[in-house]
Amino acid sequence: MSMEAGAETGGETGGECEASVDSESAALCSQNPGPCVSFYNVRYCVKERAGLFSFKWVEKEILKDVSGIMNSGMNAIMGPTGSGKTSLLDVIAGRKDPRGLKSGKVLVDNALVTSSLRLSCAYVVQNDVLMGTLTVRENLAFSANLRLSLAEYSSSDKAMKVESVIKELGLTDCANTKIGTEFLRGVSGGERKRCSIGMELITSPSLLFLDEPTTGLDSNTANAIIDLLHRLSRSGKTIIFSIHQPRYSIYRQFDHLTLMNKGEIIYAGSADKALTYFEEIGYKCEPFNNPADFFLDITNEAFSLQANSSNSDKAEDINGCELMLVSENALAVKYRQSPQCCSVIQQLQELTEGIKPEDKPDSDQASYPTTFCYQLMLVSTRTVKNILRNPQTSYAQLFLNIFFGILVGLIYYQIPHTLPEALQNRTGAFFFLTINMVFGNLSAVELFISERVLFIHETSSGYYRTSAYFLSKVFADLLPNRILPVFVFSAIPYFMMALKPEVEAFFLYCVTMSMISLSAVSLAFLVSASVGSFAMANILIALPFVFMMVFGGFLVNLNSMLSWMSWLKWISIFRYGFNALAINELKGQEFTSNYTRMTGEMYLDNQEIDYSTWGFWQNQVALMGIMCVCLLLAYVQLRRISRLK
Ligand SMILES: Nc1ncnc2c1ncn2[C@@H]1O[C@H](COP(=O)(O)OP(=O)(O)OP(=O)(O)O)[C@@H](O)[C@H]1O
Repeated sequence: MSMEAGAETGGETGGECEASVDSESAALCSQNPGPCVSFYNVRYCVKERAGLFSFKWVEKEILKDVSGIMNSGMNAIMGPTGSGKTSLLDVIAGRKDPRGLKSGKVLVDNALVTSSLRLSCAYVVQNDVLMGTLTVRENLAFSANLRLSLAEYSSSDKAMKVESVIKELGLTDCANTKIGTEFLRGVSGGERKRCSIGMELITSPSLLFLDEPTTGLDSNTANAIIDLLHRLSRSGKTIIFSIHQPRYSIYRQFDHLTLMNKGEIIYAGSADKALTYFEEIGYKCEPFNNPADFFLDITNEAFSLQANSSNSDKAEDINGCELMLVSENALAVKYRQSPQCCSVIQQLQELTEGIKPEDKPDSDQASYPTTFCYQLMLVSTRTVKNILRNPQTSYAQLFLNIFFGILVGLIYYQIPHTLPEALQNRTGAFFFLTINMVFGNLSAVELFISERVLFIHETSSGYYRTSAYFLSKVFADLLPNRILPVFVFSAIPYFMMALKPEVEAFFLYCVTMSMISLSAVSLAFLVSASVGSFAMANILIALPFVFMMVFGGFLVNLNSMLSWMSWLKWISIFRYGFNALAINELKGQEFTSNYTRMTGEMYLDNQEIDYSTWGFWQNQVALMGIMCVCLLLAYVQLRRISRLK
């Protein structure tokens, strides 16, 4: 946001500064102003099901024709719960689904908000989203490295920027402390919130949005956070935040107050003139009462008055402003009739003179400040660090594989070449190994679910491309959690079971086991990228695995199946894996009993398994195909995750 533009707006909206900002803020407007955010006639609706089992959707209006102007300084949006504070903040910040916006426009410095403009402002979400295994400094450095352009900032510039943010936010003492996870005690709630704000301040935004920055913090910490925001606002930033019920020491730091009730504005203007306004319309705040508590009380009182009032829906003309009162909200009606509202509407009319209702912002694609390879490197480094500092899953995976490897080896210990054990035990072992390989990878469903919120926040804030995140997660998970344990698991039983003692056979056996593992993992990734909860993911992954197992060719003879069902064998990881393992082991072997002699080929013929060279490799190709399709679909699903609320 350019300073020139801000200064220009300061000039154009000079009336607003006079009308609604106290003397300190007025000085601020003229010295070093942040951008001016204005919005007018904003109507926002969400769709809800008409009933629990209904297919009909009804529209619920959550913002009812709201308009306002917010200038440089501290702009608070207050109101009781469910009044629409967060919705208004999100609409202004462009974080809400634009399909719900039925009318109205949001302007920053008199211009419609574009994607790149939206990325240049900062948004701090209510529940801090930070990587818990990284320290405060590492988190800030991650933000700096990805969000500051390589062309403009050298590595030392970025490091200096991180240090200056740490100093500015008073995070020096905890800079090397980990943020903390559910299993790891980390920094305090206030430090966490300051770190979240720091992640955004790295880009030196002049416009900062915060969703309930004090929620969940004790009163002193909340005070410290608001002090910090107040200090930042004095350095020429427009700070817009929603807040529920602040104490007085917090309230008095607000420059501009927007009070919401039931999706409508009941007051917008200078925070220190709010009490006078309510006194004028008949609501007097008792001495020593906190204004914030008083405002919440009167919204509740207004509800009870409103229940008895029958004539609140009228059209009136006050001070030359035509107002259509379609509201049932008595305080909102009063506000619309007030000189404050008329003044805002007049200023908005001037500001939006050149803008037609059909005008849309340029649909420019916001560009990333860093390259794909650089993003891939940084996100992969973070993922590896996260795995190393939180290695429980990797250890569990490795130990489970060693345990099951030894167990399978003991169950099928030294399989003889005499019939019937030779064939029964070998085929049984291969099926058991395939089951272990597939179901042992169920933990892969957590890959994208556990970081879903972080991923949504970071991609919507322009940290990295979805592809960079996807590839970094896939590679960082595959090597330590899927490929290494597979080799351990494969090697142990191979020698214990006394399978074909040939290097080539062992190598092809390991390749097959890896392909089974990778295709099962890819299916788990697809499920993980498609749903948001573990419970749902577990159901969705167990179902195809069980079906694939039934159609694997071991539990049921596929040739005797109903023809309309038998096609399922073509998508069975179990069938391809089992066939490849059987061909690799049985081809070229001879098994005998007292009276008979049987070759491996005879058995494979009997099972209608093609044991030619292509017959073996077509199973690998099919497993590779399943893997590629699932990974591709997982990436598409990740791209489809909505970044909007
Ligand atoms: N996606 C949605 N679907 C259905 N209703 C919604 C949706 N988003 C918001 N609402 C409804 O809109 C109203 C305003 O919600 P919003 O979250 O903006 O309120 P709020 O003032 O921020 O509340 P709180 O202080 O409790 O967070 C609420 O009644 C809420 O239930």
